[in-house]
Amino acid sequence: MPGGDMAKPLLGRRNMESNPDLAATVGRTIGILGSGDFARSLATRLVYSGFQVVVGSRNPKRCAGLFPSAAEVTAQVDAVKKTNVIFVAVFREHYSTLCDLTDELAGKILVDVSNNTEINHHKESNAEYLASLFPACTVVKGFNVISAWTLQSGPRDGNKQVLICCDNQEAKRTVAEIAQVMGFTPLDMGSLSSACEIENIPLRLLPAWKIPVFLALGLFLCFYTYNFIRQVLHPYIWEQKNKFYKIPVEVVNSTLPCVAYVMLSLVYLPGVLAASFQLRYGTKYRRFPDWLDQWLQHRKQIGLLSFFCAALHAVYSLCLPMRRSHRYQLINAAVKQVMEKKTDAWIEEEVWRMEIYVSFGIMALGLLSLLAITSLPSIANSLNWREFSFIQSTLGFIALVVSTLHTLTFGWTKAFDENQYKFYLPPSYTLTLLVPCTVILAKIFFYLPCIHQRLRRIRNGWEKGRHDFENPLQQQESVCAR
Ligand SMILES: Cc1cc2nc3c(=O)[nH]c(=O)nc-3n(C[C@H](O)[C@H](O)[C@H](O)COP(=O)(O)OP(=O)(O)OC[C@H]3O[C@@H](n4cnc5c(N)ncnc54)[C@H](O)[C@@H]3O)c2cc1C
Ligand SMILES: NC(=O)C1=CN([C@@H]2O[C@H](COP(=O)(O)OP(=O)(O)OC[C@H]3O[C@@H](n4cnc5c(N)ncnc54)[C@H](OP(=O)(O)O)[C@@H]3O)[C@@H](O)[C@H]2O)C=CC1
Ligand code: HEM
Ligand SMILES: [Cu+2]
Ligand SMILES: [Fe+3]
Repeated sequence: MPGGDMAKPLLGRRNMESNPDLAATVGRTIGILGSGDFARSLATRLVYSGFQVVVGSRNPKRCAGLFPSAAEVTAQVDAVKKTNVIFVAVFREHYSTLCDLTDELAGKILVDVSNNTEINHHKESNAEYLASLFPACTVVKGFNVISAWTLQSGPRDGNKQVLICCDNQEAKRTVAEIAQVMGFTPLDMGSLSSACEIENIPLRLLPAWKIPVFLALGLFLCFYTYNFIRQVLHPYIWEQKNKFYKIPVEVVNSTLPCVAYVMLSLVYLPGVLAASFQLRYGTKYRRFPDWLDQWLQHRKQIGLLSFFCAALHAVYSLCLPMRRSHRYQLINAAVKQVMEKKTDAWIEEEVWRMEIYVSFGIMALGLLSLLAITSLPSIANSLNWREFSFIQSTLGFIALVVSTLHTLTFGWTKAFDENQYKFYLPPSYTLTLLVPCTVILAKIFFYLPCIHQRLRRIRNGWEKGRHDFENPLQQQESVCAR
């Protein structure tokens, strides 16, 4: 067992000073039934947190060596007799084999840590099933959201919350205290009927990411089709030119930045909408509509996906000149130039435009990287609210503005060039500009002194029609705000 991390003092120590109840919990004997991965990690963590541990196994001799030496490994019956709190680290399928222990278990607290393999696989939750097998015991559901790995390496950056539910308050508090001494944060989820919900949590695959990922894929598909029609299909149909080589790199590299850019603007659009709602209703105490609430909560994921697409776009862009197709095009252009007896193909405006848009692109990506880094929990935790919101809100918005400059200098006058319209479809960059420009204009609008003041007062708790006129300055402001 790796001792290095485990030997470090845990959060538990600090908790104990502030909560004398916890000091009584330490030193208790805790039982574990089962000797598998979870049982081993749990035993180790408990031992290092100062508990006495007794493990009950069907075959104690075989597995004693796998546990820390401070843990006692004995037969199931003996282990159960020695303690009042028993973690059942056994799969649901084998719960019924514990029925031999019914008499010894009577009156004790059983902690059900089990998970299922599918959402709602069984009619009743595992914990309720265990409770029905041992009606004389108090069953507490908990710890299933913690992996054996997290138990081993200590609750540092990962998920520190332990969701607990039980019908008996006393038993629930006991298990919550154990979790706290181990350095976890217990979260009361109510009665045992919540067990089903708790058991489903570890089975959900990145729930917060579902909508943002579908959004990104949807945008990608739309823009890809659009770019494909313009860059490949149009030359094929109108000029019989084979441009299918553009499918893997060029079309993708026109699509990714569009997705990144639109997604970035969708991160800042809900903030603008929220502000409009607050201005409209003159209060911050009115709930936003559900869709806006959801949207506000998914901004982090939308932003990170935007960053991901932008980073890919940057790598694709760097690779553009090293492709064979690009080399052939250069040579062909050179030959054509010789035939036409032109000596200099330099166009000053084009040169400057590209220098500038590439530079803006790099700056935007740099800012987005900063946002992405600060969204790592360990870094976010080391920043105070002000710092985090400055980076996320202010620098993120600046990234949106710089991206807009990047896109505008890239597109330049293409929007006004008839030759750029394929099947009457404008260049894709013109489509992407719509939402970001709306967001930027709205933000500028909200920074007009009058609007800004009113918004700030609303966010400080002021409400329309419920303010006092004792402060003449405030009165003046509210007149202005109208
Ligand atoms: C790469 C990347 C990573 C991201 N990572 C994260 C992340 O880790 N976590 C995250 O939450 N978001 C993340 N985001 C999303 C986004 O950066 C944030 O949601 C950002 O705070 C949105 O800024 P905003 O100005 O639109 O909205 P907000 O900051 O919500 O608010 C708009 C304005 O209102 C003010 N305001 C809001 N509420 C109040 C209030 N109650 N009282 C007073 N003033 C208020 C704010 O100061 C701000 O000026 C990420 C985005 C990107 C692109
Ligand atoms: N691994 C993990 O990361 C997590 C696991 N869990 C839950 O913890 C429980 C145990 O998981 P895990 O440790 O990974 O599983 P393992 O298969 O590694 O261990 C299961 C243990 O159950 C014991 N057991 C008792 N009765 C029986 C029986 N009749 N048949 C077979 N085994 C029996 C065995 O110990 P012995 O032979 O000594 O009696 C065995 O070591 C499960 O309910 C799981 O859902 C929850 C969260 C995370
Ligand atoms: C290192 C960073 C970046 C570099 C080197 C870069 C480079 C480029 C290049 C070379 C193009 C032209 C592609 C082509 O010829 O088809 C382009 C287009 C574009 N870039 Fe970037 N870029 C960077 C970052 C970004 C970022 C962060 C965004 C926005 C989030 C962005 C958004 C766009 C958009 C919207 C287009 C127009 C795409 C089109 O309509 O075809 N770029 N960029
Ligand atoms: Cu269930
Ligand atoms: Fe099953």
